[in-house]
Amino acid sequence: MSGNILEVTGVTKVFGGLTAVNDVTMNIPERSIISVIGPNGAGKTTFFNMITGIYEPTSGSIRLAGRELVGLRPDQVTEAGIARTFQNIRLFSSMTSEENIMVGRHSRLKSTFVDAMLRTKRFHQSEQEATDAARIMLDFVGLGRWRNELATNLPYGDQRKLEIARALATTPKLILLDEPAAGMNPRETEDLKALIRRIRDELGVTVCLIEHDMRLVMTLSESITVLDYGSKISEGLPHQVRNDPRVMEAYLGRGAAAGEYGKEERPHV
Ligand SMILES: Nc1ncnc2c1ncn2[C@@H]1O[C@H](COP(=O)(O)OP(=O)(O)OP(=O)(O)O)[C@@H](O)[C@H]1O
Repeated sequence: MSGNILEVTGVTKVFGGLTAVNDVTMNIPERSIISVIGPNGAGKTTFFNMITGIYEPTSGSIRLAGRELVGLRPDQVTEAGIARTFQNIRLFSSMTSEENIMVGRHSRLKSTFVDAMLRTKRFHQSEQEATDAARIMLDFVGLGRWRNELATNLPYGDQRKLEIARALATTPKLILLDEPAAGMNPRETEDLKALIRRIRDELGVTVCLIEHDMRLVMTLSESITVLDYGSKISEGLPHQVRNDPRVMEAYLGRGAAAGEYGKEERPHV
């Protein structure tokens, strides 16, 4: 074993004439917290979409614990052990918090459609397991009291946590968070930071995030990979990346504020 949960090697995605991701290689060590950053349109979401099977890479390899993922459908990637959240909240607003999580656990249910129709013992067991798992995950993210509340009635920060709980309910090895702090106030962001640490420390799940909030990225990440125009331009510890002239140029060249990439003055990274 290499010690890497995910090994992305020479991955490229071309859309028509546009190379959105260009020959990117990146390894994610098991039980790490790492971030992918880069200016607007750098290819970050496309990168996540390839890892999760939404887009098939034009070329390259993506291995989870040694298993090739390229060619798998998104549900098969989930089954293999990768969960994700999206840039925009994607909850079922007419379902309760618990029901939203049970939908997320669908890929782990062992009962079949026939079981469901016939209301077999296996179906009831699966349902019970899903309910139990949903409750455990709701408690884990601190939303136990919102169990029977419609998702749409939850405060914004809690909706984001609910999405994370739904992803965790698929019992992933690796969770990809696409801009988890977007739209959060500073207190919610601090809560999120603590939650992400607990996901790694208590559940042993590896975390990879795309994030624009540089304060969060710099204080949380053990390693940062920087994309610009689809290519990897820098990688390393937060202080190395922060001081890398190529990274400064990528941001500052686009009229961003100098120095600290704080939240208030941050560029749309
Ligand atoms: N389905 C698609 N078809 C064509 N072009 C696409 C598609 N998806 C993304 N792109 C293009 O690929 C490039 C990278 O986009 P992507 O969304 O991956 O960047 P990003 O780094 O996530 O940006 P942001 O920070 O704004 O979310 C952009 O130029 C975008 O317009």
